[in-house]
Amino acid sequence: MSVRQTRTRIKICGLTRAEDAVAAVKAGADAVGLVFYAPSPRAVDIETARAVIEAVPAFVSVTALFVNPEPAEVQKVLDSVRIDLLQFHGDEEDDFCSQFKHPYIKAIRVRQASDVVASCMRFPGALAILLDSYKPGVPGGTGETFDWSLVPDELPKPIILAGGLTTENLALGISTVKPFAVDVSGGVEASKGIKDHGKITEFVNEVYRVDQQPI
Ligand SMILES: O=C(O)c1ccccc1NCC(=O)[C@H](O)[C@H](O)COP(=O)(O)O
Repeated sequence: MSVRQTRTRIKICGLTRAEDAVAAVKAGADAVGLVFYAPSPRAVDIETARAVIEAVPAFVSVTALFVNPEPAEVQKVLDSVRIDLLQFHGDEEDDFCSQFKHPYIKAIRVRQASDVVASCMRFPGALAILLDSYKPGVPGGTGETFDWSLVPDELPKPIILAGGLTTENLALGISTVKPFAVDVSGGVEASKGIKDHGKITEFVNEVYRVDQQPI
C-alpha cells in the first residue's frame, strides 16, 4: 500500500483575532492568512494584524493578502509586522508582485483549465499558485468551490487549493487536485472573520486522515 509522499500543508485564512491564531497553530496549521483588503469582512488593520501575529510562533508562516494594492500599502505592512509570504489576489502581474523582493503566492480565480497552466507560466516569481473560485465582483473568500476537474495533473508550480473547502468536501478536493496545500476561510468560521475552533481542528484532522489514505 502506498500513501502520499508529502503531507498536504494547511493554511487557515482570514484571521482577525489572536485567539483564533492560537487555535489554528494548536490544531496544526502550517500557515495563517491576514486580509489587508478593506472591503472584506475579514480585513485587518496593522494594529490588529500585530496582535494576531504575536500569537503565531516560529515555523508557522504568516501570509498577508492584498487585492490590487498600491505598492506603498504593501511596503507599510512589510515594514510594520512580521510577514513571511505575500499573497496577491487581484489582477497583479509578476513584475508588480516581485518588486517587494519578498516571497509571494499568486492567487488565480479559475474559470477554465487554460487559466491554470497560463498562470504558472505568467508568474515565474511566485512560490506557489493558489487556485480559488471565480465569482463576478468577489475577489476571494467566496465560500464556493470551483470545478476541480479543470486542474491539470502536472503543473510546474506548487498548487494551493482554495475556494469553498470544508471538512466534508476535503477528501474529494485533495484526491482530485492533489495540491501541495489547502487553504480555507469560510469553511472553518462561526461568522465572517470569526473562526470556529472546533471546525479548525476537524478540518486539520481531516487533512491528516486523507493524507494517510492509499493512493
Ligand atoms: O477572505 C476574504 O474575505 C477575501 C477577500 C478578498 C480577497 C481574498 C480573500 N480571501 C482569500 C483567501 O485566501 C481565502 O482563504 C480563499 O479565497 C478561500 O476562501 P473560502 O472560500 O471562504 O474558504
